[in-house]
Formats: sequence, structure tokens, C-alpha cells
Amino acid sequence: MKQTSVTGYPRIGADRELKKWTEAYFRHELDRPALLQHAAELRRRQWHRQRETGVNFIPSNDFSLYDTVLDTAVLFGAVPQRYHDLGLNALDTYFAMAKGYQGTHGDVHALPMRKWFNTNYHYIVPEIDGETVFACGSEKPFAEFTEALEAGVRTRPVLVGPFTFLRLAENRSDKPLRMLAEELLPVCRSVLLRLEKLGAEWVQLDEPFLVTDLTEDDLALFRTLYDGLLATPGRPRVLLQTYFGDVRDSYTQLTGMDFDAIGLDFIEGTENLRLVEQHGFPEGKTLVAGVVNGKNIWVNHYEQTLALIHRLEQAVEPGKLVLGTSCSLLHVPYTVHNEPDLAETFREHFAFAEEKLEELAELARLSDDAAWATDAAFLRNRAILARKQDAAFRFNDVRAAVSSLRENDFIRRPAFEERRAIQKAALKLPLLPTTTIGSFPQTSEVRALRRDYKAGRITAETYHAAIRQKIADVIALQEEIGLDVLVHGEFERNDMVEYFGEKLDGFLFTKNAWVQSYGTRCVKPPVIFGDVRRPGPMTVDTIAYAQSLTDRPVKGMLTGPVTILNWSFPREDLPRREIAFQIALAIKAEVADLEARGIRIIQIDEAALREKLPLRKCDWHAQYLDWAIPAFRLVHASVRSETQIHTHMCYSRFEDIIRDIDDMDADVITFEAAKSDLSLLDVLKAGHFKTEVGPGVYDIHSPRVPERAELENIIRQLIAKLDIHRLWVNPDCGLKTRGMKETVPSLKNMVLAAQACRK
Ligand SMILES: CN1c2c(nc(N)[nH]c2=O)NC[C@@H]1CNc1ccc(C(=O)N[C@@H](CCC(=O)N[C@@H](CCC(=O)N[C@@H](CCC(=O)O)C(=O)O)C(=O)O)C(=O)O)cc1
Ligand SMILES: N[C@@H](CCS)C(=O)O
Ligand SMILES: [Zn+2]
Repeated sequence: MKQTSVTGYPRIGADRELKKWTEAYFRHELDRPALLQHAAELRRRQWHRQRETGVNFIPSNDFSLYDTVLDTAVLFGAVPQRYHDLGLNALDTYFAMAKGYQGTHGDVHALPMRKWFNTNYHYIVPEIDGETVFACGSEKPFAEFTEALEAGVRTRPVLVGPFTFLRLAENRSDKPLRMLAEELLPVCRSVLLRLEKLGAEWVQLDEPFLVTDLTEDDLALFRTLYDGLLATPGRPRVLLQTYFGDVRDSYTQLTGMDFDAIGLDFIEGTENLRLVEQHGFPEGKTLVAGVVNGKNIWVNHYEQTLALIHRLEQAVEPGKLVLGTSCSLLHVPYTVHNEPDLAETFREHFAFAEEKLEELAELARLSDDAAWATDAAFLRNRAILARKQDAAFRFNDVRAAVSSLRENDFIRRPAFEERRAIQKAALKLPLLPTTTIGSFPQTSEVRALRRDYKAGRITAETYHAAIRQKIADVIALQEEIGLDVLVHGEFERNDMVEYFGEKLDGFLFTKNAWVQSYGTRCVKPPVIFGDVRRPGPMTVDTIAYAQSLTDRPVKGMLTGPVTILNWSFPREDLPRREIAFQIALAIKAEVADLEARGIRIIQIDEAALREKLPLRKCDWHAQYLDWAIPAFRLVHASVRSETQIHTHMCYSRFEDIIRDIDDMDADVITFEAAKSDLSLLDVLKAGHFKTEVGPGVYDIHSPRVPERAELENIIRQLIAKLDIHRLWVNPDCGLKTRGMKETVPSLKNMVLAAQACRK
């Protein structure tokens, strides 16, 4: 029978155990040996689970206490000196790089965090500087391989490959990447050899960077690294694993090199099938075909997948085709068995990580069976898929509204400068207005309140009264701090997307379907099962209540259509453009209701807009921006001139799409800037960006409190680069992950810094 392979497995635990242990460790409620022991038990359970379902190639070192890219930086010895200087133990040095450190040992920022390709997972950006000396700096892959072996599972260790590592790292040294590659090579070699000595037959090197647009320099860098690595005498067999797209720039190069196996994604990498069929696949090598979607949560379409496998069998030597997941299963929740409240009519359509393991096993068996079409497993799959249509929600009024949209529905009038003057006169804000991004700390008190309400332990009345009290407190606090534009704090929201998913028709939501977003933070993406419709106002009472408590403007706070779509699990039977327009119409109705209740500023967050920008430039507009930007415009096109529309984006690497961002035609945009260099500001200036901007002046992912002088200095740098009359002062992103302890002094310092700069 065909063999099967898993690229990576979720690691937070089916009940988010790892998050809870790690956070307990941060709070000094769990000691280091206990944390490490719990983590080891979690890994063992997961290896056994994979073995029980018959997976042939089970990964190790896909586990991480925070992030696998950070693990790789430590493995390669890329730990900047300032973290060593803290004099902490290895584990705490690691967490200092991830989260920053402020305490008796010193004060250091966290390394920046960035989106992992086109996912909602974030990696820590490694830093290479003039002092970096690559050397094997951790025991992790070796220890985890041995641990699995002792638990009876011979795993295939996974490493972030050196090419992707170097391309994602920030190179602050004056050495070119090819020189760094030469220096890194001996370390990679020794890692491979040591794994081989421990008993590893295969090593998986993840090189997702290969699915992006590559330059000649990239291809040469890849060759330098891998010609050297593959020539290592006595090395284990190497699987070159790619995912999230196709390898059109490098396919012929890769297949001509000495890899023992190549992993290709046939889900997002739709071009890969053409490459294999057109150029052939080399004899003697294994193709690990990603045919089970590692990013969606839907049952696999066996008939289509078997057709794909049968085509691949024509190109690959018998016995050399292995079936795999399209990418790591990190991006999906653990198991549908954790969803007892989901009606069976819906649940049968879902396949999370554990169910995907079963799908792999069934597909391997069916693809070798000439009588697959009459096999019970195949027939069951076909019957489930046939029932999907019956289960879907269909709203003909929404379909009709989307199809009757015309060009004018996407254009806000009057034009930007004219309404800007009107808003200035109406809002009377000071120079450098100060604001926050929306959420205030989601303390365990607020979360426990929601848990008790959902479990029926407290009444709706008690819950809503408590939320109102939190809103009243946060309005008073912001007035005391001296902020100019206030927020209601988002205490009623579990998450900026899930909250709207719960309020809108057409969505299903889960109880335990958590997915890691970064470190210990998880999200529970809602599921777009059918057409989307707003049954009634979702935020209006809360925002209007907040506004009733103050004369200062309170921002209405909404999540935009592209972000709701991108951070949900979308249906796959309707184009994304159509789904986005359906959501846009729902949010548009909410904007109108907020405006009617006297809300003067409305923020429509599009935090995830950049995230799903296609990895290849040629697809940016046709496949994405041409509907994503209009979806946003549709939401606010019909507001009054006086109403100021804000938007917000995190991880703002949008230098390359600033025209499109400006085309969203928001009045103000706030975005992350504190952790990136300020080069984006030059691009904004050069591009005559019209939208007013609030580049975040401090990093909210770290508990460290920025000093007033430090913030003043940043604001002055902003003033030097941008028009002071179009500049706002705010943190990077929402404050929900922070505690009040650091939030209050940080905001006070920010307001004082802005006031000083005004003078
Ligand atoms: C802005 N970001 C977001 C992204 N994606 C989203 N979908 N949402 C985002 O906001 N992507 C990019 C960034 C990523 N950033 C973050 C930041 C913070 C979190 C986060 O804090 N996640 C929470 C879970 C949030 C949530 O849904 N909470 C629920 C349930 C909470 C819970 O665990 N309850 C406990 C009981 C309560 C207690 O005692 O504490 C329980 O049930 O056992 C809620 O608030 O009701 C996290 O903890 O990971 C994510 C991404
Ligand atoms: N309004 C949201 C945006 C996060 S990206 C918040 O403040 O949490
Ligand atoms: Zn944000």
C-alpha cells in the first residue's frame, strides 16, 4: 500500500494544554522541569496518535514551546548578544527573544514577529548581526528524535531549511547571504550527521520560501546551500518539503539535484501538477504529494483526490509516490470529537487534524484499489459530500444584493480632501491626536465572566451589566489619561472575528477548535458554512452606551469584510470575492446603524488584508486586490462626509501595495511600525499617500513599558518624515493581550509624549 506522510502536527494540545502550562510558567506558577515534562508527554501522545492511524512518516521537532523559526535560530546559534547578556538560563533566554524581557536582569525588546507566509500563524524573525557565529546551539531536534525513538516511534525530524531561514532572517551583518550560507553550511551538515547517528533515516527540510517569486540570486543561494548539504558523506536521506504554493521557478533545478524526496503541495500549488506532468519526475526519487488540505477543515473530496493521485502515478515510479498533507496541520484544530454541540448534519462535513490522518490512510488504501469506486469508505465520502448542499444556508436576498452592485456602490463622495476639511471642522481634534486601536486588556476576570455566562452560571443581565461597568471604567480611564479619541475596550468580544461570526447568519462556530496564532495565543476561526447575512445590529448598543458617557468621540469598532473572511474557515463552493461582498453588505448595514446613533468616527479593522495577498506578484490584483479593496470600499462608501472612517492593519509590510491601501479610501489608517524600521514612512511620503496615518509608536506584544522620552523620540522621527497634520499617535495594535499594570503607564507616557511634541 502507498505510504503516508505528515508535514507537521498541531502542538498546542487538544485542550490548549501547552498554552496553559506555558502561561503558568510565565506567571511562575509552574517550574521549568514541570513545563518540560508536560510538553514531553504531549509530544508522546501525538506521536502515538499518528502511529495508531497508520502514518508512515511521522514528524518530530515540529513541536515548539513558542515558534519553530525561533527554535531554528537558536539551533543555528543566531542568538543576538543582548539576549545572552541577560544571563538567564537557556529557556528564559529563548522566551526573552520571543516576548522581550524587563526585570532584574535587564531590559530588551522582543524580536519582531511576522506572518508565516499566507497564514494567521506568526513566526519570530531571526536576527543575524556582525557578531553572529553560526554554531549548533541547541539539543532540541536530537533530544526530541531520541525521545520519540524511546517511545517506540522512529520519526522524521523536521527543520526549517537553511534557505528559508536565511531569506526570512533580518540580516544586520555586512555579509551577503551567500557568505552567510557558506558559514551556515557546516552547522547544517553537523545537524544532519548527528541525527543520522541517532538513528534518523530521513530528515525533512522545510523550504516554503521556494513557492515565492525567486530571483537568480535566490536560486544561486539555494544551490550553494543544498549542493553543499547533499554532498555530505554519510548523511541521512533528505526530503525537501515545500508548501503554500508551487515551485515554478525552481522545479527543474530541484528535480536535477540530489534530494531523495521532494514534497509538493497540490492544493494551493495548483501549478505543481502541470510541472510534474510537463517535465516528468526523476526516477529513483520519492514524491511526497500534498493532497490532504492542511489549511481547510472540510472533508476531503475523495473522487477528485483519487483522480489527482492517479494522474501523479503516471509520472512517478511505482512505490515512490507518498501521500501527504499539503502543509503542516498546525493550521487546523485537533479533532471534531471536541465539538459535541455541533449538529451531526454540520459535523460530518468537517475534518480536523486527527480526521485528516484517517483520510490519508483511506486515500492510500483506495488509490491502490482498482475497485475503489465501490468501496464503502469511498461511498460514505461521496454521500457526505452530496448532503453538503442540503445543509448549506442560502439567502436569495443576499445573492440578489451582491449581483445588483454597481460601480457607484464602491465610491465614497465627496472626495478625500473635501471631506477631510469637513471632518476637521466637525471633530476639532488637536494636532497629533492620540488614540488606541480598540481593545483594552482582556483580563481573566472578563474571560471568566464570559465563560460563566456561556455555561449558564450567570444570567445575561449580570453579564451585560458587568460588561457595561467595564466600559464605563475604561471610558473614565481614557479621559483621565487624556486620550483624544476613545474606544469602548471590546470587553464583550472573545475575538475580533469570532465575535462577528457568532452574530452573523451563515457562520458556524466551534467550542474547542483552536488554532495557534503565535506563541501561547490561539484563535478559534468561525466557519463560513453558507451565505452571510446580518440578522440585526451587532455592536450598536455597546458603542452608543460608551459614547453616552463622554463628550469626546468614541470610535465605533468593526472588523472589515476581508479580515472576517481571511480569519474564518471559508466555504469553498463560492468565490472569495462573492463571500467578501456578502460580509461587506452586513458590515455596511452596521456602519449605517452606528452613524444613525451619532457615532462620529468608525474604525473598520482590516488587520488581515495583507496576509492573504497571493505569494506571487502576478496574482496580486486579479486574484485578490481587485475584489478585496472594493469589499472595504463598499462598507463605507455611503457614509456622511462628517463621519471619519479609520482602518487598522497589523504587521504592516505593505510598502509594495501602498497605492491599493490608499485606494481603500479610509480617512485614517493605524498600523504597526514600532518593531519594523521606519522605511515604510519614506515610501508613504514618496508615494504621496493621502490617508492620515497613525504608525504605532510602541509594541503591544511585549509587557515592557516604553519611557516617555523614548516615545517622544519616535514621534519626532515620524514628524520629520510625515506631514504633522496627517499624523496620529497610537500603539501598534489592540491592548487585549496586555495587563492593566503596563497598559496605563504606557498610555500615559504616550499621551505625555504627544503633548510635548505638539508644543
Ligand atoms: C490581532 N490578531 C488576531 C488574529 N486573528 C484573530 N482571529 N484575531 C486577532 O485578534 N491574528 C493576528 C493577531 C494575533 N493576535 C492575537 C492576539 C491575542 C489572541 C488571544 O488572546 N487569544 C486568546 C483567546 C481569545 C478568546 O477567544 N477568548 C475566549 C475564550 C477564552 C478562554 O480561554 N476561556 C477560558 C476561561 C477564561 C479564563 O479563566 O481565563 C476557558 O474557556 O477555559 C473569550 O475571551 O471568551 C488566547 O487565550 O489565546 C489571539 C491572537
Ligand atoms: N480592534 C482590534 C484590532 C486588532 S488587530 C483590537 O484592538 O484588538
Ligand atoms: Zn492589530
